Amino acid sequence: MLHAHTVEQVRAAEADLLARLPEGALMQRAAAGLAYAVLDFLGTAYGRRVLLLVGSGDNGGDALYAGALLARRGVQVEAWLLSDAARAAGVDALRAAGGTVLASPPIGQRPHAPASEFRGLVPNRATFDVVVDGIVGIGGRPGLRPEATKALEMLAGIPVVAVDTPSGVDVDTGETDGPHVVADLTVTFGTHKTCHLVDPAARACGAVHLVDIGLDLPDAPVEALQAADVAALLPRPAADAHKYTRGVVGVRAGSATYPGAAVLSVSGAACGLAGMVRYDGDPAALDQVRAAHPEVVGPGRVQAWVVGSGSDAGAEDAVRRSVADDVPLLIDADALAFADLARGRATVLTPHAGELARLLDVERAQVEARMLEHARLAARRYDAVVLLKGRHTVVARPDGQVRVTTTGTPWLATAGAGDVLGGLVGALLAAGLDPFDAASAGSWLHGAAATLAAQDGPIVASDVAAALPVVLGSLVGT
Ligand SMILES: NC(=O)C1=CN([C@@H]2O[C@H](COP(=O)(O)OP(=O)(O)OC[C@H]3O[C@@H](n4cnc5c(N)ncnc54)[C@H](OP(=O)(O)O)[C@@H]3O)[C@@H](O)[C@H]2O)[C@@H](O)CC1
Ligand SMILES: Nc1ncnc2c1ncn2[C@@H]1O[C@H](COP(=O)(O)OP(=O)(O)O)[C@@H](O)[C@H]1O
Ligand SMILES: [K+]
Repeated sequence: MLHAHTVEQVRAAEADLLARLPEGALMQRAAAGLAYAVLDFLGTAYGRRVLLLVGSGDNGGDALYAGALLARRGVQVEAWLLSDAARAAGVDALRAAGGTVLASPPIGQRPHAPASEFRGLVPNRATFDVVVDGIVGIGGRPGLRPEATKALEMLAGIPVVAVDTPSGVDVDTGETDGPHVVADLTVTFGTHKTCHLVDPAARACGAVHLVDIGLDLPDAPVEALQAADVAALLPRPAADAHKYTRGVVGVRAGSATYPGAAVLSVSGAACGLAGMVRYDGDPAALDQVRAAHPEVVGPGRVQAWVVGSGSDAGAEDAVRRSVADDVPLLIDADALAFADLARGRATVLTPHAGELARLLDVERAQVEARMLEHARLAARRYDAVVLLKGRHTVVARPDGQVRVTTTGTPWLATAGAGDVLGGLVGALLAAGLDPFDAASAGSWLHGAAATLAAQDGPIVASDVAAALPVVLGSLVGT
């Protein structure tokens, strides 16, 4: 499991460790990890040129000490101090190692002057191989001051390695309300933070590299399943299993207008994780479902219902009939409007941002800008697990616990992909996983299958379902 802790949790763990270590030892651990990550990024030390952007706190301190290590390895390191309060001992260490400190452009006095007026103060800008963002880390307020904004404008186009977090993002929410760094690589310390997982901030991190510094941390409120976690959650048939003990998943999806949604939803449900799939949706889609999936049977008892993908006008009736059975329920698409009817049941809601916006009566842009807040709000309000779809899908439990999906590919943004996901999560519910595990593991598998399917080029939703057996096969053996 990958964990993302809050700033408060990191601060407390840091204080515990600091009390047990010699002064400066923790920052040296962080700086060493950072320096090696930058070297890795550069490929080689000699002839490389690195610019450090240094703010007033320990984030800038990390950059300076890492800069000193890089300078000793033969990298040409220059530091631009964005604050008069930059860590003096770090500046001395950098100078002692052969690094240099650039004269700070007087941006602070003329914050509205165009960046071009300060360009002369950063000689041979274009020859920097990397900019190290040590402006702010977990102590930063969201947004950037004009000095930092201008510096980044002047250095646009040069790869950026962010120290701990891309400066300017909101570390604990993953929101990006103001100007912020967009990094190619983020090197973080001790544990991940929410901004490394939750969009839009996660998009600004680039690749994320974690450096262990020995923090002793409590449970994290935000986490991300890894392959081994999903493998451990996957249901496996007992030796004496029969199809009913493995769980039966029922699908009420599709309509005369959208028969394909029934086929796709069933294709996710028929991934092999449940013992049987029943189709009890619009008869208009029945022939297509049967042709695509001869193993699917008709109405009867189930251990979980999947309701709503492409259900059109039949959505309300499908929810009412499903709620009448006291089994877990997945509610998608048109059926989300009737999610109230399932309150108090083991329920997974699977909205995309537009659907969640409608449910909460807010703008779609608000949901996209604050995914964590809105997924948690809906989970609390509906007393259900809410799976908010996106590049990094957010799965929230009513108590606020969150899992973020980090598998997937932008090729997955294709019509019907959500229908496959609904069926897949339904199969996991029928097999006995609790709604939070079913939703988060299903989302992980869905992303992994899409990535596999897209190896050879563009995909459509049925390719995702077709790739599921290979992904599952690679996990069940582990
Ligand atoms: N915790 C750990 O386990 C470890 C932590 N470590 C490192 O310490 C980092 C945290 O350091 P930190 O606490 O000194 O805060 P940090 O983020 O450098 O700067 C905050 C200062 O910046 C300012 N400022 C605020 N907002 C701003 C803005 N938008 N734009 C510009 N400036 C802004 C504000 O000061 P002001 O200028 O307002 O006086 C504020 O006080 C952490 O991310 C990691 O890198 C590692 O060394 C070892 C293990
Ligand atoms: N940029 C992206 N990168 C990766 N996955 C994405 C991206 N955009 C959307 N997705 C995923 O694609 C799927 C789209 O589902 P959905 O919006 O319900 O489409 P549909 O209703 O057509 O089935 C979801 O699983 C979502 O998480
Ligand atoms: K930073």
